[in-house]
Amino acid sequence: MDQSKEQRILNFVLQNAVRGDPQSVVDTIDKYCSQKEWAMNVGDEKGLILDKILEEAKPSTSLELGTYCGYSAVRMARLLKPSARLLTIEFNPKFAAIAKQIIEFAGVQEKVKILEGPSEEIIPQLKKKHEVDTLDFVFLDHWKERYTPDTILLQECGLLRKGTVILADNIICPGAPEFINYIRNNSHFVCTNYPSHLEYMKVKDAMEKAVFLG
Ligand SMILES: O=C(NCCCOCn1ccc2cnccc21)c1cc(-c2ccc(F)cc2)cc(O)c1O
Ligand SMILES: [Mg+2]
Repeated sequence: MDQSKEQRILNFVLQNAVRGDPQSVVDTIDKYCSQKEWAMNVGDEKGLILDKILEEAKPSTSLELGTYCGYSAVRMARLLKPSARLLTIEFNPKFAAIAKQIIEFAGVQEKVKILEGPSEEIIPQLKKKHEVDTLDFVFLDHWKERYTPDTILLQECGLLRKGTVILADNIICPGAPEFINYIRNNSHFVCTNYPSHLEYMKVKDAMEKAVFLG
């Protein structure tokens, strides 16, 4: 059976990164995806924006929507304090299995929990089943048309608190126009745009930060 691109990424990490060194895992995936095969990781340029915003937020409890191969989960977990937790939702079981192995190889598995399934099913379970009180940081990187409904669902489930930081990837490419329209016209959020480029390409992209005001 032919290997998938995601399996090739995993193999390249296992053979070229340093076990237990999350930075080397991040750098190795970036090397593979910039030189061999493009893949939809947030990448190194937007990754630096993610790093800065995450370090400012110093979150105890973070949620990521869209694990894929685990690149941004490893990238975020490497910056979290030891007691902090990252929950990451992935609906594709093949991607979740790859991400699990990459997260374990990086040695950040104590901080990261992969939840398999659709976000609209899992978000309502976060409080009771996954013992979440409120979220300090949310990274939106899944289906772009789910950014708005899932932001509303997070609010309805009482998972946002005054100061929760939501960071959304791909505002320009592939684009999330209805999310931008929703969040920038919602007086409960203060928004900031971060122009950048699509991972590993010269194509323009951007990230949007939205801080919940309560
Ligand atoms: O599509 C993208 N990401 C989403 C994946 C599916 O996510 C599905 N998914 C993951 C959890 C989850 C939970 N519930 C429902 C759906 C759920 C995505 C796409 C591109 C891109 C840019 C240019 C191109 F020419 C082609 C692709 C770039 C990115 O950075 C992306 O993030
Ligand atoms: Mg993305």
